[in-house]
Amino acid sequence: MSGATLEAHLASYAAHGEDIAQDVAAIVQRLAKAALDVRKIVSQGALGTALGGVRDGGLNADGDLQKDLDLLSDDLFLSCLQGAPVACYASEELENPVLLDPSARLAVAIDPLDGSSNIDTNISIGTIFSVLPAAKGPEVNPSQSFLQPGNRQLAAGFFLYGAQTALVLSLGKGTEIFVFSSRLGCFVAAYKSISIPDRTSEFAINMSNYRHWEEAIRLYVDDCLAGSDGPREREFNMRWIASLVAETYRILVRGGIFLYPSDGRRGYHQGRLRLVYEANPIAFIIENAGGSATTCLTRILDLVPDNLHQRVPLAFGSRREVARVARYHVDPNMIGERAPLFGKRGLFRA
Ligand SMILES: O=P(O)(O)OC[C@H]1O[C@](O)(COP(=O)(O)O)[C@@H](O)[C@@H]1O
Ligand SMILES: [Mg+2]
Ligand SMILES: [Mg+2]
Repeated sequence: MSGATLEAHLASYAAHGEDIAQDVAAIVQRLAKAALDVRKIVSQGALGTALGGVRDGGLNADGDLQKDLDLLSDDLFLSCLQGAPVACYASEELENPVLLDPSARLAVAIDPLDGSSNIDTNISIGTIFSVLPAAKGPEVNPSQSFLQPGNRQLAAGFFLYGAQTALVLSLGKGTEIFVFSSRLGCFVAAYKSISIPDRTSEFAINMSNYRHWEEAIRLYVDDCLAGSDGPREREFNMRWIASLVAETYRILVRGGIFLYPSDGRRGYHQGRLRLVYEANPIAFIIENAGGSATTCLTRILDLVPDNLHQRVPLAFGSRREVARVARYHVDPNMIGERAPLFGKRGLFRA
């Protein structure tokens, strides 16, 4: 499908899908417009006056430091959805969802700026979004729309503000990557089809947390680090950008596995990433590209969230590798499979 514009892609989806597809398409189009405004400000970095993202603000609902740009992006996405077919809007930056049009059939959850600790360092950041059917009923409150499992998502995507400005989008059948063409002034499909290879030799994890992980994750990583001398019998490469969107983009383009597991630090018992507006949309995108996404053990998209800002351990990417991580949690043979040198002790604890 490479070469088609986002507009044409959305028009064909709206024409062939159910009648709600038109609403989904209208939302994606509005988000894409707002993302170009965010990109403009992001690209100015520290030159972007008082709103350049260099000053830190307060704390969000999850206790993370908010940057000016986190808040500004949130405002831009919320305003772009005024008048759109959206019943309610939830964001990392807002404690509670905002009610927009109660008669509309869709709900939008957003991480307005993902990877925002990277703003000042000029590393790729992005915006993640999830589109769900809005909960209906006389007693319904806006929060209920966001407490549905991710398998009910109708669409999910993210914008990447990097060397290229890109939109990764899944409308439920496949995952597409669009790159913004400054020549044409619109997003254009950049690849024929996205299909994550089953097998990989590249993992992404924040290694500085090694001592806080549970045994299963340490053993998995020990085995990757042991390379061709260990039970994997091949060399592994490692990446950590500390930007979920950038990491996901790389995995979509060339495979790999990403892990942000639970760990022993205070506040990290459920990992770092948020289920509703980070893990769920990423899992939807990844599964629609042939990969898988789990809590390191079970499927992300089957979880029923119990609150909007809930965190969740996350592993996603190449199917065989994600399945292998789960096996370290449940299969005692995974330890037996190792050469004696890599028995219980693990490389770092030898
Ligand atoms: O700094 P750490 O612990 O490595 O965490 C990095 C992770 O945190 C995040 O920045 C969290 O997202 P936010 O920036 O939206 O809070 C992810 O993009 C990234 O994968
Ligand atoms: Mg984020
Ligand atoms: Mg964020």
